[in-house]
Amino acid sequence: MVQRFATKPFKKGDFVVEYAGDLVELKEAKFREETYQKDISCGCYMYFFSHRGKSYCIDATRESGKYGRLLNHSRTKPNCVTKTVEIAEKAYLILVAARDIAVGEELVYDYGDRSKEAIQNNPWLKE
Ligand SMILES: C[S@@+](CC[C@H](N)C(=O)[O-])C[C@H]1O[C@@H](n2cnc3c(N)ncnc32)[C@H](O)[C@@H]1O
Repeated sequence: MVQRFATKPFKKGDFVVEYAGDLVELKEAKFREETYQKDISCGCYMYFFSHRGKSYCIDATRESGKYGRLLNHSRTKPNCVTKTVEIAEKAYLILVAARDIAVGEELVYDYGDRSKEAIQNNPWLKE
């Protein structure tokens, strides 16, 4: 893929890209989130998820050259879906194809944030 568009076709279930960043526990994630909120130029690149009953976050705020952090949100027409995988006892977040994807399609997934406050501040979360 080039940035956030498919440069090759994907079949449903194929691995697309890793949402790469720092794997942090909830407390550290909340601390980082508060820090980033003070600087709007940071953007939002934090993905919260649960794995084996514990809450984690991948913090991809730091520009890394990795593509996963660049994918936009779609609640109504996602073509990718997040999946947690465990390798050597460490959790990784990946995006897999939710359906067959053609070359040139924008790769999008549902960020999953349904909180009223977030939707009020970011109306595109509804789309
Ligand atoms: C993880 S980043 C996605 C990549 C980002 N678009 C970029 O160019 O770096 C998340 C941010 O992208 C923007 N974004 C993601 N999905 C969007 C959408 N469907 N409509 C408008 N902005 C969106 C929002 O600013 C959001 O905070």
